[in-house]
Amino acid sequence: MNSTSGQSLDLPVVPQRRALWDGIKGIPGSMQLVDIPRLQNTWIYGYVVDGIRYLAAGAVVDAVRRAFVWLYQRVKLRYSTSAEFVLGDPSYEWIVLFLTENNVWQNSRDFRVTSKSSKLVYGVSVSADPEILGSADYVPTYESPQLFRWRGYWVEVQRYRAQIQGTGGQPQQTAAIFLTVFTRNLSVLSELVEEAHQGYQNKIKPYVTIFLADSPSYGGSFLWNVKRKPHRPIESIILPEGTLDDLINDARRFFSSEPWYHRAGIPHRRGYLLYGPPGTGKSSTIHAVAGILNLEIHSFSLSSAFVDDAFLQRATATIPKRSIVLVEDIDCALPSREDDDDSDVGSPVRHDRPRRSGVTLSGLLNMIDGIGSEEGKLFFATTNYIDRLDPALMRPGRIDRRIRYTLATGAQARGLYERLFKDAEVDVESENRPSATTEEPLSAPLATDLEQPSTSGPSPPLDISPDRDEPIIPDVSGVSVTVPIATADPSPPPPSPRKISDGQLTELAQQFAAAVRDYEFSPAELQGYLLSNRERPIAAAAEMGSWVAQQRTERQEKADLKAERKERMRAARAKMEAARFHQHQYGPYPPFPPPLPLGVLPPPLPPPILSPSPTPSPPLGQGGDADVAAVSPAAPLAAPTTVAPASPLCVPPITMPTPNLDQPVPCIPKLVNGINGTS
Ligand SMILES: Nc1ncnc2c1ncn2[C@@H]1O[C@H](COP(=O)(O)OP(=O)(O)OP(=O)(O)O)[C@@H](O)[C@H]1O
Repeated sequence: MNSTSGQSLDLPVVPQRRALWDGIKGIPGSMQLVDIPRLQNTWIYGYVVDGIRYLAAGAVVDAVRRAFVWLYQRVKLRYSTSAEFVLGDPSYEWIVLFLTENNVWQNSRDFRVTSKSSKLVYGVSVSADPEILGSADYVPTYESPQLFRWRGYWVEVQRYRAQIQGTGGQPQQTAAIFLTVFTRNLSVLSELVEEAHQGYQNKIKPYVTIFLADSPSYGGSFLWNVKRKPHRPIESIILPEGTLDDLINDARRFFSSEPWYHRAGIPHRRGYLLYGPPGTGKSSTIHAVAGILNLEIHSFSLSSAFVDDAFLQRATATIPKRSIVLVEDIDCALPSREDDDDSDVGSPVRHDRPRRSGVTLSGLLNMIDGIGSEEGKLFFATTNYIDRLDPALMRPGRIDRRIRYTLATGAQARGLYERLFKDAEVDVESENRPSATTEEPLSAPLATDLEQPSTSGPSPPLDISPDRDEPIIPDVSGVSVTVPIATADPSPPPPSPRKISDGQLTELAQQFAAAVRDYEFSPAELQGYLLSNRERPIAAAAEMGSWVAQQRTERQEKADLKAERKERMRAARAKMEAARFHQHQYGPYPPFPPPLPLGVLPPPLPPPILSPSPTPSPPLGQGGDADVAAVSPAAPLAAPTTVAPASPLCVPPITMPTPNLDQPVPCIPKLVNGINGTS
């Protein structure tokens, strides 16, 4: 019975549905035809009708929505101006900062989280307490459109995925911000962009912005990876007097003489090459110059696998005016043309040096000379090996000035010490603590040490015996620092740290510098030592002598090891040559005799005649000299056709095809897995 219709039907509900289904599908069953008028009164009819009504209503709503969007787009196109900012371009950074400053992010629920590389808060602060989340930057992504008012105009911002031409012309995915200002006045948009740029410049003033040429990562395309570093104070770089001032004045003159360059028809760019050993301050100089002249650095690493000529061209074209174009370790990627020529004369070191990037010399020259590198840009290159650079790279116009960096002089060592310990505090406890570079802790305080200060050994520990009124920090260089302590208390509180005076600082710095020879250590090495003794200025100066001695020993050991390795290589090469010589002289091993027919036994071999060996041969690969000796003739032959093995390196006795009785027949070394038979 169907209880909903109120009518009585012959079939129960479930068979009735089945009958309907069968009728529709035309499957023969209990009912062949569906009785429609009867079905009108069933529950299913109501569902169908309601469904059709909803569909119709949905279609109407959708049509209205589409009409509205269409209208909105028409109005937007007609009464708005828009701009696109692509991720990787510096302007993207301006606009993100502008939006952040204008609190547009408030409705945003999507953030790009990046690790913070400087104190600059670039995105938004998601926590009230900046200490809690200080390591990450939350930059709103504006995935959904956001509307805000700026100077009385409505502005819409939306971020979306865009496609740009990537490395090798391949399209690559990246992100872009699309900004629409609802006005037909184009100047409003340009004012907004200019304000964004100005705000960005003001915000980053205390920082040097470094754009590192980067490869596409996780599906996106980052042409430039942005980092910021606080300005490096120029006085923190200790170089021979006048070096930095000259450089800065030269760069200033260059920027102020743009009209002159144009009048003279010379491209407005200037190139500097900073060369010298590692850790002598080349990169630091460039950062300091960028800070002083308020320039951005666009840095390339030519040894990166993704950097090729096309990449260089594309990247330099995006570098704005008043920037530094920096190529670090320019020698790494490019063997010079002279190196290539060297290969003819067999220079092993240079010949073996592989090319490590897709950049060619001409690609690099084009980058320096090209359109993108003109217009007020400084080109800086650094290298540890100036002799490896191609002369074409260094011609004036590409490199206008070369600045040489050397290992530290005494004056530089003094300057480094003074820079690091200026206004330092002397703390007795820290001074007595062993240095981080010293493996053994210093011995217990001894009063006798105080009388015989030494400039080469570890510093004498401090005397803080209670029978003195004041502990005297040992005068290791004529410098003594007195720290007042209380006398009455048997366990006096530790004396409070005292500032080093200027006079003491100078004396300590002199003591420190006296322990090193000129041009022996790089400033970076000296800085490393001083940093490990940051809280012990007096001990740092006193212990410098022992550190220097230790460094010299280590260097000597390294040099000995290197020489030994070189000697081993030379011996191995000589052995190889000898083996080749003998192969060449006596031909390859004789061919094996043809196989015997089945059933025929081989003739018995004559017994080998063993020559007496005065000393037993060492096992394979163990005695370097013995292995070499195996190449030389072993013993006079007792039989004209048989060679006796003189060492395990010899092949088993073989019958020589044409014995030469005038010469002793040598053993042919068995070359297995290398040159000396080791496996
Ligand atoms: N002349 C210097 N004055 C002050 N600090 C220096 C000097 N030279 C090096 N340093 C310090 O040593 C460290 C390394 O310096 P930097 O990176 O500038 O050397 P570099 O010559 O560029 O080395 P590399 O050739 O290996 O790139 C820095 O922390 C820097 O502070």
